[in-house]
Amino acid sequence: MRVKGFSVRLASPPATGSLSLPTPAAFFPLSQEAGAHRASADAELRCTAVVERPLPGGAGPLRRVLRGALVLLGRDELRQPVLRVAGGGGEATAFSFALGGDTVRLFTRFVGEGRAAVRVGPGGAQVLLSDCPPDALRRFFRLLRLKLAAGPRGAPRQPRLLGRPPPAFSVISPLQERDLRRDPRAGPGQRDLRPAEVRPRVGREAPRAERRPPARLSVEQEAVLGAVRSGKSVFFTGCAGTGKSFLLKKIVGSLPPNSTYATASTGVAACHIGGTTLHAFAGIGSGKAPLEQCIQLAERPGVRQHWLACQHLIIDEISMVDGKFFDKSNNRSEFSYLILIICVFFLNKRMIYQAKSWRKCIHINMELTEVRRQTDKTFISLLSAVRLGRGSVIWC
Ligand SMILES: Nc1ncnc2c1ncn2[C@@H]1O[C@H](COP(=O)(O)OP(=O)(O)OP(=O)(O)O)[C@@H](O)[C@H]1O
Repeated sequence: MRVKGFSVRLASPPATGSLSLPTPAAFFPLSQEAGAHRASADAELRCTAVVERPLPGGAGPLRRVLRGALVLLGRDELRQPVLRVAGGGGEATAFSFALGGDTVRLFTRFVGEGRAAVRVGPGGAQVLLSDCPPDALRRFFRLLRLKLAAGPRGAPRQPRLLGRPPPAFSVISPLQERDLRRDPRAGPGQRDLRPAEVRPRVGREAPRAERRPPARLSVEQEAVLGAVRSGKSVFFTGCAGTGKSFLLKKIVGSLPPNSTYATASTGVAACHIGGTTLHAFAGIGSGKAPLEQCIQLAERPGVRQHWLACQHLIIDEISMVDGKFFDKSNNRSEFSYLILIICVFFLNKRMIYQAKSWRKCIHINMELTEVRRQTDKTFISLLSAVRLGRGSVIWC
């Protein structure tokens, strides 16, 4: 693909001769247990889970830490909601908690940081979830809250002669209209009403079930997110207003927080995505010192810890990063092990793209083309010219 004045190499040649985008269906691989339905993905989490169970006789609780655990929301054979936590990494350990009754408590204050907890019964067992992609965690707890509010689904299935016995565990169904109608947060007047009976809003605040659904990513944005999820290092660009920052926030929200570092070339750009500067993360100052000195700086305990913990490194507005700085950071091949997510507005040929390590680190280059913010064609082409460093612009 060729962006005006800047050649963009694709990691593998596209079949169609244009931008090679994976199909959206390939982006959200669901486990067999979760079923093929896209919405059921909300019932599944991958994170660190700590299971605490009180032991009889007043002894301290049994505590198990399961890293890379698979947490599933389902129903048992009596159609009661069940939380199942299975150990990751091939461990056979699995814990199941029936969530029937009023004694389930959800702790969601730190969902934005990828942490939440479920307590079953007063002084009962609890499951603490951490290092979870915040967006997935938010969807999981929304589903859990609404399914609990909706109560048990239907009567327990009667065993039928020669019929198959009901499964001991099946992944919970996606949210339906009736689940939303029973949402206690929807306000008393809104509960248990058919859609046609839902009364117009009187108060200032919209009931949650009625609020506008969250904005969906465009096909291009989905393609970038899908590439990141599939473990590729991605560079993406786009004209002003094509949703780069919007997409970056979605990417941050879809990755495990403990191993994801959001950075930008400047403090202002870093604030915009709730991150830090790339220089602060790398810990090698301006990067102008000789290589050996930079390595020593990066080996300092606080800095080294960042490098070791980081699996996804996001760099916004990379055009202002010096190519030599990029090469030095890459020298000890830490970048090669990282999944880099790099975003830029300016496509200035003299800058970062000349770095020797660029092609080694970046697997896929993509461009967002759909302008979301402005419709004025002259203004869009002016911004495009600025982006490509073309022509002279007179500001008045
Ligand atoms: N998929 C989407 N659905 C709805 N709104 C979107 C979507 N993508 C972007 N937007 C909206 O389009 C506007 C521009 O997005 P954003 O600021 O992320 O663009 P940008 O490419 O970062 O722009 P700039 O280069 O000027 O910083 C924002 O109001 C954003 O909320």
